[in-house]
Amino acid sequence: MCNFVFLILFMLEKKTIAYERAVLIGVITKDQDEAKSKEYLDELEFLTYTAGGEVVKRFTQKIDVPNPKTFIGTGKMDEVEQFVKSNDIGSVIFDDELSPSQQKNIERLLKCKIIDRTGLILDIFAQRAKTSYARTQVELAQYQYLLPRLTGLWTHLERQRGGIGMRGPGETEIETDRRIVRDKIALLRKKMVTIDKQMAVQRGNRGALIRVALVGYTNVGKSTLMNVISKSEVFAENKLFATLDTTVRKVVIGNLPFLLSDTVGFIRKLPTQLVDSFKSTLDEVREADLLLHVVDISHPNFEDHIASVNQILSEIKSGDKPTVMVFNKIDAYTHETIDSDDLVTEKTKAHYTLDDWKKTWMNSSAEDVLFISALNKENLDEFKRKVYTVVREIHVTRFPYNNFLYPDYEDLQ
Ligand SMILES: Nc1nc2c(ncn2[C@@H]2O[C@H](COP(=O)(O)OP(=O)(O)OP(=O)(O)O)[C@@H](O)[C@H]2O)c(=O)[nH]1
Ligand SMILES: [Mg+2]
Repeated sequence: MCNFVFLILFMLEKKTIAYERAVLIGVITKDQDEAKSKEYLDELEFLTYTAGGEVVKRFTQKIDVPNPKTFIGTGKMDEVEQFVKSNDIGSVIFDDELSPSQQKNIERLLKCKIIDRTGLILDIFAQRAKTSYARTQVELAQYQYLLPRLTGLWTHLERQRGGIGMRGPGETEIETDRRIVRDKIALLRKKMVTIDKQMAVQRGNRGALIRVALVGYTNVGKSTLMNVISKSEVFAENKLFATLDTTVRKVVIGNLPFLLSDTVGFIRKLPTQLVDSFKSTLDEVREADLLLHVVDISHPNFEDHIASVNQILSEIKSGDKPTVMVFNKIDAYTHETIDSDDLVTEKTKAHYTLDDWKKTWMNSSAEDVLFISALNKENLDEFKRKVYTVVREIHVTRFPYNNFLYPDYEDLQ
């Protein structure tokens, strides 16, 4: 095995990544106005922070078609280059996915680490994967991401060596590297098949209990809610992707037992490699009887988050499951106000109170809707009543002879 592959293996093994000083790059396009671009960069900054980096500066460019070679235009790239050189920048992080050749070209120009959104998310997953099961899933996704990028990286090294006379052997070595990575992918896939089978057996062993899954954007409070409801201790913190493994707990509301699972959070443009390799984790969602879609209503982009989650749910063929929308963090919800003598400012969603929101699509929504604070334990009784009622409905449809066992929630006490 040549040194280069060792280097890659080393990179994949490493658990902490020293980004430290980073620069972000985003674009403004026809479909992505300045405000949207800012929102996306805010999220990218949070991702960078989660990965252990500090954002020193953001660059944005108005561009409709990305430059095929360097993604952003030459002039903007010069600006970035100057800044990177004079400010000791370790990595430049792009909000969009770069092609392998763009990544290579930019790396040559800026001579620092170039990371795109997918790469950044993969790094966070790698840092956070605790169990060997989660690590296998992440490693598979990383190798899949790496495979098309091997040529570029190799050419880059070759250049450093001077290159003359290296072409023949160089190309052979690329092929060798590719084969090694492909073999590794094949091996990890096999390992995943075994794991998938084990997980399926485990899920099968859980018997006739109704399965409820907490789903939602990352950092919305799924694990916090799980802890409150099941009195278990699931790791929750104010960083993205705190949870990578699924935790399943038996929960009893009233006298009605069911299984509640807490699982990986979703994000806009979740790398497809991750959706594929997290199949087994996502199977928990796929096989659930009921979804509790948790939303952080205090986040200014919560409607976008809902759309991203719904898109991923339909990608994993779970878009039409019975769902309860759980709007969490009502304690942290704030809105702008318009003074009574202000006749100019138009009322927008930023001015909505919670009551205003309740009158919008949330009211007409076909699904059930709840407003809670998992942190302050507000409206948890309503949450329990709703979940009890919906789970009971599924239960008695499935096991009609058990009907008499479960009275109305109000009659339980
Ligand atoms: N203000 C407020 N904060 C909350 C509430 N619920 C959770 N949080 C906070 O939100 C952050 C994220 O909570 P988690 O429970 O880890 O969120 P998660 O959805 O499991 O996140 P991932 O596992 O990363 O997808 C933590 O800092 C929680 O303390 C709430 O009702 N109000
Ligand atoms: Mg969590």
